[in-house]
Amino acid sequence: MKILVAGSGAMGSTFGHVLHKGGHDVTLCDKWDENVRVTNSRGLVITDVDKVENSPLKMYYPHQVQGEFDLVLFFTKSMQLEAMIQDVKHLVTENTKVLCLLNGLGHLQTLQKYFDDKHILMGVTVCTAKLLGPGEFLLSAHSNTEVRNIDPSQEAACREVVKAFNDSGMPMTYSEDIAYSTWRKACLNGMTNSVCALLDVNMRMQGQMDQMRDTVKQIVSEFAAAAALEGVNFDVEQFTEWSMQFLQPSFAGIDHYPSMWQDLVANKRATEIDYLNGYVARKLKEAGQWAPYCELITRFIHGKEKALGIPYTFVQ
Ligand SMILES: NC(=O)C1=CN([C@@H]2O[C@H](COP(=O)(O)OP(=O)(O)OC[C@H]3O[C@@H](n4cnc5c(N)ncnc54)[C@H](OP(=O)(O)O)[C@@H]3O)[C@@H](O)[C@H]2O)C=CC1
Ligand SMILES: CC(C)(CO)C(=O)C(=O)O
Repeated sequence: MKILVAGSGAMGSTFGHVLHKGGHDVTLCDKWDENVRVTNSRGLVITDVDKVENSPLKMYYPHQVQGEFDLVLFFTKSMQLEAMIQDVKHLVTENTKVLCLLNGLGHLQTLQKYFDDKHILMGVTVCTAKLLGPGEFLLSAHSNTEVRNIDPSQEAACREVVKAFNDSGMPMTYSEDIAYSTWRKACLNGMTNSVCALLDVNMRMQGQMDQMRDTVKQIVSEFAAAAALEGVNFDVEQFTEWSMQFLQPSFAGIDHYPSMWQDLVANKRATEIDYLNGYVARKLKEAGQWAPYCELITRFIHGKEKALGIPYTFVQ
């Protein structure tokens, strides 16, 4: 399969590397100058769980990419998705599928502004990866990714993508209900990414905190209220239980500092909060309801961004 990775940070580069090892023709692109420069001069270095590997893959700026692709895999941060779509949309031809594996809510609507549903595959992943520096990334676990086609007629094409990832050693399942999967993953991010970023802890440490299940349940219940407004219904107890398992030692990425911690604490960059807890607080406010935990968390994250002098654009 000919694959373009649009956004080659920790997740994009490591997925690209594994798919390349699986025999696919992978092109990486990114707009971060240092990343492109270091990858092309010194080479891309990927730690694939416990093995340090030198990847022969080169990295391009989006405007340099040419050719036709079977799959465009979007792996930017939420704030960069629309700009990246604008940069690569001309590469999406009749048979190209676009797959969005970003964390966060509202990305399908962004993709639908540019692509017909027959091109769009949506997904979520519980893989964990870390940016070690430009051109250097760690994939700490090959955990599961769920995907599904948006246009019902495209199931066979989506299942081909599922097969390609699985055959490359990147576990992928066909989601029975992608809106449900997306909200479930958003609950996980809403209860751990923001909390770990605020408290400067990893997921193992968060799991050891007193009354964490009660806190998680409160956050999940606010996500459930917002999801219901979009016609997605789920059981709060079940999603709380599902989310809590990622704070237990049985989760392969347990020592992982979530991507929002990496942005805010390690790299002093703007966070995806407005696409997670901020999205929920906003949706409920618009409906005349209140999400006290999500609203407070969002204010604190933006407060910390401001205190650190990080420029961000508040998403209305
Ligand atoms: N890391 C993880 O474990 C997981 C992440 N995700 C999700 O995957 C998506 C991608 O995340 P991830 O790969 O971790 O993100 P990264 O921060 O590793 O990279 C994303 C993009 O951010 C920019 N960037 C990163 N660091 C810098 C820097 N120091 N200076 C300038 N630009 C920089 C680059 O794009 P540009 O130059 O265009 O700004 C890069 O392509 C997100 O939606 C995330 O929530 C999902 C599951 C797990
Ligand atoms: C919570 C986690 C680790 C799950 O993969 C994640 O999505 C992230 O770090 O952003």
